[in-house]
Amino acid sequence: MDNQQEQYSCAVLTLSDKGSRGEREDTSGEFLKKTLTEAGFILQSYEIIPDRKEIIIQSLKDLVDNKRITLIVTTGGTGVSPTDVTPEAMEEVVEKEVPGMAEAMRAASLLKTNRAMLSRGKVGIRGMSLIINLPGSLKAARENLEVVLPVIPHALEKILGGTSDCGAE
Ligand SMILES: Nc1ncnc2c1ncn2[C@@H]1O[C@H](COP(=O)(O)OP(=O)(O)OP(=O)(O)O)[C@@H](O)[C@H]1O
Ligand SMILES: Nc1nc2c(c(=O)[nH]1)N[C@H]1C(S)=C(S)[C@@H](COP(=O)(O)O)O[C@H]1N2
Repeated sequence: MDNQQEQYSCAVLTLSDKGSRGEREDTSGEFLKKTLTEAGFILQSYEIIPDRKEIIIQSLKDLVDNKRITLIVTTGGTGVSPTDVTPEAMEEVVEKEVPGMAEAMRAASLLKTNRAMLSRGKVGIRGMSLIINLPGSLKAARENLEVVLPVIPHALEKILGGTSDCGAE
């Protein structure tokens, strides 16, 4: 994002049982905070919470409805293990899905690892906020974020009601 563009607020939400108990360093969350800040977003919230559906729902709603954060990026809990419930929480939080962004991440990731098909991460809109689910590992978080990062400013402009033409590269 260059200086001429609006600076959007962002939050990083790490969803990890081990991380929330202090048993694993949150390298994915640290990476996301650094990368989003370097890209021009203003980091307003960072939290590590356990993989519990009700807690995830509550945190996401608080970030949108009370803290009014424009971009929320989560990491973890998108897979197929019994504790992975991020997509189920998203179903109760988002008002509109943006499936193309989630599918773009999976498509690009499949070129790197066939395990990418195991991520069930979603992207969606609640109010005037965009919520993006990334997988949990640092490698996966990095590889997925790089796919959508260039498109996020235009997505946010549109979510906030911007009327600029979409045709420009
Ligand atoms: N916040 C994180 N930072 C760094 N690596 C992570 C993080 N979260 C997950 N990972 C890595 O990605 C793998 C898959 O993530 P997953 O969410 O399935 O973790 P998990 O082993 O079930 O444990 P937990 O939910 O407690 O993080 C983990 O085994 C771990 O190697
Ligand atoms: N680009 C990319 N996507 C990826 C991976 C990866 O290494 N690179 N790991 C996959 C793996 S191994 C899993 S289990 C799922 C879900 O991860 P999560 O449960 O940590 O969210 O993301 C997948 N997506």
